[in-house]
Amino acid sequence: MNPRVVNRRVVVVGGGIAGIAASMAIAETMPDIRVTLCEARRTSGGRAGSFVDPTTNETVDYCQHVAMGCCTNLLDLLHRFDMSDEFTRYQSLTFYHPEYGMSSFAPNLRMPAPLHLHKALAGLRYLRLQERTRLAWAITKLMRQRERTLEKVTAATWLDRHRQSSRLRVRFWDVVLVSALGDVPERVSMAAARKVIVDGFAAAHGASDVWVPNRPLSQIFGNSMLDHLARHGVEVKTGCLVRSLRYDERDEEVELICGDDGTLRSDHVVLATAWRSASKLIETIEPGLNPSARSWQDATVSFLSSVKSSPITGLHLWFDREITPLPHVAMVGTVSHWLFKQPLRQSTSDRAGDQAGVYHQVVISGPHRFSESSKDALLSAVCDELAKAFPIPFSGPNPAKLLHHRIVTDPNAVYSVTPQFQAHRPATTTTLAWLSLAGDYVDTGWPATMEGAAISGRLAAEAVGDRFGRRVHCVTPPLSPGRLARWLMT
Ligand SMILES: Cc1cc2nc3c(=O)[nH]c(=O)nc-3n(C[C@H](O)[C@H](O)[C@H](O)COP(=O)(O)OP(=O)(O)OC[C@H]3O[C@@H](n4cnc5c(N)ncnc54)[C@H](O)[C@@H]3O)c2cc1C
Repeated sequence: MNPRVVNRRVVVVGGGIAGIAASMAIAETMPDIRVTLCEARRTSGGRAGSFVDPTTNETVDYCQHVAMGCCTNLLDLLHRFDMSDEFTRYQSLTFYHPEYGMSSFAPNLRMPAPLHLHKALAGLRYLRLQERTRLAWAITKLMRQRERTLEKVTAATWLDRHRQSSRLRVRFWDVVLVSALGDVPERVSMAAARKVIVDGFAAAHGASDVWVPNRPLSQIFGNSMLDHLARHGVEVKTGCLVRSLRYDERDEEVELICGDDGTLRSDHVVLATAWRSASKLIETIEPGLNPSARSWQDATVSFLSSVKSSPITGLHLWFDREITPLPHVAMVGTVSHWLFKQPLRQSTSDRAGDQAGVYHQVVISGPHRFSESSKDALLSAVCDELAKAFPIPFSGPNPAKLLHHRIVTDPNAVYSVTPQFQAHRPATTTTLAWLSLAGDYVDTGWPATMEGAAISGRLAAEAVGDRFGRRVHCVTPPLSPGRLARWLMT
C-alpha cells in the first residue's frame, strides 16, 4: 500500500443521493481512505425522502420519484446496496387524454433503436399520423445534433424551428419535458431536452423503462443505506450541520465547523449539498485564498445564488377505494401530470388500517394554472380530472369518496435547466485542490434527477482518487446505443 495515501481523510458534506454515491464509491475503491459522511438531518436521502402523514400514520414520499432504464448509475447504486428489488420496472406506460381516453406506449423490442419507438408512438391515440411523423423526424434530427451545440437554445425555440405544432407541443413535448425537467420548454435548454429524448427514449432498448419505488424513499435512501455505508467503514454523522469550511495552510488540512459536533479535520472535502447550501458553504471559505481561488469563489457563489428553481407539487389523496387498477398513468392536456396508485409497500405498522383509505398521488411538475390560486381550487380541479379519467368508481349510487388529502409543494424542488444554467454549471473539481463538488446541479450533463446526483457523487469520488494519486473508475457507462442509433448519432 502506498504510505502517502494511508490515513487520508475525506469528509462528504450532505447525505442525499450524491453524498451517498460519493461515500460508497470512495469506500469501495479506496478502502484505506477514512470517509466521514455529515448529514444535517436525522437521516439521509435528502430530497428523495418521505414524511409520516399525521392523520393516516402512513409513511409517504414528499413526492413520488421515478427513475428510467437509462439511469444506469442510480440502478447500479441500488444494486450495490442490495436495493434493486425496491424498484419495480415497467416496460410500457399508459397515457390518458381527456378526449381520447387511455393509450398505451409500448416500444417494440424486435425493432432496432430508435425504430422501436414507432410502435410506441403509434399507440398514442391522441396524436395524428402527421404529428407522429413530424415527431419521429424531429427525434431523428435531435439524435444527429451534439448536446453541446444545443446548450444556448431553448427547447421552445428549437421546437418552433423544427415545425413542431403547438398541438404536438402540448400533447407530447410539454408532457415529457416538463415531467423530466420540471420546467416549461420556453425556459429549458434544448441540450437538456435532448438528453431526455435521446438518452431516455431513442438511443437504446430499455432506456424508457420506468422504475417506480415500491417502498417509501426513506426506507430506501435512509437509515438502511447509512447502515450499509457504516459496514463499508464510512463514519456516518447524522444531525451534523456543517456551518463553515476553513483551509489551514500550515497543517494543509481543512477544518469543518459543525453545529453541535464541534470541529472536524480532513484532507479533502466533497461538498454534496443542494446548490443553495453549497453556495452558502462556499461563501464561508476563509481568506488565504489566492486570487484565482478568490475569483472562483466569487463566481461560483454568485452563480449558485442566482440559480432559478422550479416547483413540484404532490397531491396525496386517500380515497375510500382504488380508483384505477393501473399502477400509474401519465396525464396529457390536464393540470395533473402523473397519477400513482398506492405505489408503496407499507408495513402494517406504517398504516392506520383500512379506514385510512387507498393512497394515490398526483404529481404536477413546474408552475401550473392553479399556482396562484387556493389549494382547494387545485384539489377540486384535480379531483374533477380524476373522476373524468376513471369514471367507473366515481359513478353510480355509491361514488368513490376522498377521505383525506395533503398537498405538498416544494418551491425549490429542482433547478431550471436554462441555457444560462448550462453555460455556467460548476464542474466537479474546483480551483481549490482540497474541494470537490457533488450534487445534482454539478455538470454531469443530466438534469436535476437521482441519476444526475448519483453520477455527480461518483465523479467526486474519482476526483478524490486523482487528488491522492489514484486512478479509479466509479461512473457506470450509459446504456449502449443500438447500431442504427450509433450510426444516426455520428
Ligand atoms: C418534489 C420532487 C420530485 C422529484 N422527482 C424526481 C423524480 O421523479 N425522478 C428523479 O430522478 N428525480 C426527482 N427529483 C430530483 C431528485 O430528488 C434530486 O435530483 C436528488 O435527490 C438530488 O440529490 P442530491 O444529493 O444532489 O441533493 P439533496 O437530495 O438535496 O441532498 C443534499 C443533502 O445535503 C444535506 N445538507 C445540506 N446542507 C448541509 C450542511 N450544511 N451540512 C450537512 N448536510 C447538509 C441536506 O440535508 C440533504 O440531505 C425530485 C425532486 C423533488 C424535490
